[in-house]
Amino acid sequence: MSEHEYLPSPSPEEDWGDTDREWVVDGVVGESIDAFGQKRYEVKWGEGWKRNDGTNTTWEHPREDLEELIDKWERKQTAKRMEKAKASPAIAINVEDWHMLHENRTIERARGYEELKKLYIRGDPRQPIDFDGQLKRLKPSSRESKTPGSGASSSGPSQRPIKPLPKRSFRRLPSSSPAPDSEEEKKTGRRAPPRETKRRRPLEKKWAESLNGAAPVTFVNDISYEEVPPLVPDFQYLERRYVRADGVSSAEHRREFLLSCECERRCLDADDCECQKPSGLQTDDGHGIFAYNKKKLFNFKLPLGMGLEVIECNENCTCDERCHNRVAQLPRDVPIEIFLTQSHGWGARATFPVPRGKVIGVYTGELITREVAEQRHALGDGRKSYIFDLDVHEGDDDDDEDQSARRYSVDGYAHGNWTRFVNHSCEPNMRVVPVVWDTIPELKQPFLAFVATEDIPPRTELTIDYDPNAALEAQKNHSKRPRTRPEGARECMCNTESCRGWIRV
Ligand SMILES: C[S@@+](CC[C@H](N)C(=O)[O-])C[C@H]1O[C@@H](n2cnc3c(N)ncnc32)[C@H](O)[C@@H]1O
Repeated sequence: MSEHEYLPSPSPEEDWGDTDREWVVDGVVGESIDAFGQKRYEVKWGEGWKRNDGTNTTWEHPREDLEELIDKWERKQTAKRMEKAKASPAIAINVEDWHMLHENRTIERARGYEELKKLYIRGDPRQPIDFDGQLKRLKPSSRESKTPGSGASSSGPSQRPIKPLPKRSFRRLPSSSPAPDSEEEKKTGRRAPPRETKRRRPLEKKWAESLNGAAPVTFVNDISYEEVPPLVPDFQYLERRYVRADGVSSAEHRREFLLSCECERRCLDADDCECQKPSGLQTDDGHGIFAYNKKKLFNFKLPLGMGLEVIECNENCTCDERCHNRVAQLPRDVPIEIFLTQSHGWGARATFPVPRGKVIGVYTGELITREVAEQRHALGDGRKSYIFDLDVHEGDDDDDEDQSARRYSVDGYAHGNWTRFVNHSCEPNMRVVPVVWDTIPELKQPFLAFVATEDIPPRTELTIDYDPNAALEAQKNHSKRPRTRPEGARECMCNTESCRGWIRV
C-alpha cells in the first residue's frame, strides 16, 4: 500500500497562460458518477490548450455555463442507449429500454458508492467530497513535504495543498447549425427548443436550500425527456416541518409543556427517561423500552398498530443528539432520488443501501383540519392523492368535546418533501409510524415517519401501503382481488404477487 491513501494521481503540469482570458470549450466528451450519485462531465478544451502530456480535458460538476453542452451530451447518450437497447437480442420487447438504462446506471453508481466508502476518512458524511481536491492526508509524504509553499510538515496530518486552477469561463465555439431533427424542424428550418432541458438542476438547487442539513434530493428520468415531476409553480419544499393552515393551533405555545428528561448525553435506560414513559412502550416483562435500538434503528418488537406512537426526546431535555431516542428529528442521512416509474408516475428511491429499521424521512406539508381536508378531497383537482390523515389514537378521547376539532391531515400538494412521491405497494418496504418531538402528544400533530421494514438495496423503489387496514382485511379473509372497482379506488400497479388489485387514493 502506498503511504498515501486516496490521493489523486498527480496531474500532469498545466499551463493556462493568461489566466484572465476566456477559454473555449469544445464540448462534453465523457461522464462519470461520483459517490453521491452526482454526475461529473469530462469537458474538452479547445483552442490549443493542452497539458504537457497532450491531454486536454478536465472533469467538471454541472454548472450553469455548461448547461447547454451537458444537455446536448445527455440527449446524444440517451438516444445511443435506446438504440443499443433495441438492438440487443437479450432484451425482451417492451421491458427493454428502461431496464437496460437502469442497469447501466446502477452499476456505475454502485462503483461510486464503493469509492465513497473509501473516501470517508473522517468529517461530516453529508458533505460531498470534491474528488479533485480537499482529500485528507493520512500520513505525511516525503513528496508533499517538499512541495514549495505547502506548509506540510512531517509531524501530523494536514490538508494536501491543491494548486488552484486559473479562473475559466466558457465561450462556445461558433459552429454551423446541426442538421434539423424533426419533420417540423425540416419544414420550418427552425430548431425546436429542447424539451424541458432547464428544470432539473434549478429545482435540485432550490430544494437544496431547504434541506436543513439533510442529504440531497435529486431527479432522474430514464424514460422520457420530462426532467422533473409536475408541481404547482410555487411549491414549497419542507424537509422536516409543517406549515400550519389558518385555524390549526401552533405547537409553539405547547413547548413549555413538553415533558423532558434529565439523562446525561444519551438516554440509556427507558425506565429512567421521562420522555419515554408517556409512550407506554414496554417489553413483555413490563420494562420501558425505547422505540429505537442503539443503532437508532426502529425496534420491530414493539406492538405495531393504531396505539403506537413514538415520543422522542426534545429541546428541553439534557441529552444531546447522540441520544438514541432522537432519530426522526435529526437531518435525513439517506440521499433520495425522485425518478419516473414505468407505470405509476414519479416515485422515490434511496441511492444508498438502507438497513431495516432505518427512519428514512417524515411526511410533511400543510397541516390542515380534517374538515378542510374533506373540502379539499371534494375539489377533485388531484390534491386528494397527497393528503395524509394523522389518525393517531382516534377514538381514545370519546368524552373529549374537542375531539373532532383535533383531527388533522397533512396536505403535501403545494408544500412537502420527497415523501410525497412515495407510491403504494401491496408488498411495501416501509411502514408509517407517528413520532412526536416538538409537540405534546395530546396536540395530535405528530410527524409520520417512514421506516424501512426490510434491508433495501440502493435504487429500489421506496413504498408504503396506502391502506394498511385493507391489507389486514385481505389477510383475514384470504381474499382475492375484487373484480369490480370499489368506489373511489383505482387500479393498483404495484405488480406484486399479493397485489390486492385496487388502491383508494
Ligand atoms: C402520493 S402520490 C405518489 C406520487 C405520484 N406517483 C406522483 O407522480 O406524483 C399518489 C398517487 O400516485 C399514484 N400511485 C401510487 N401508487 C400507485 C400504485 N401502486 N398503482 C397505481 N398508481 C399509484 C396514484 O396516482 C396516486 O394517486
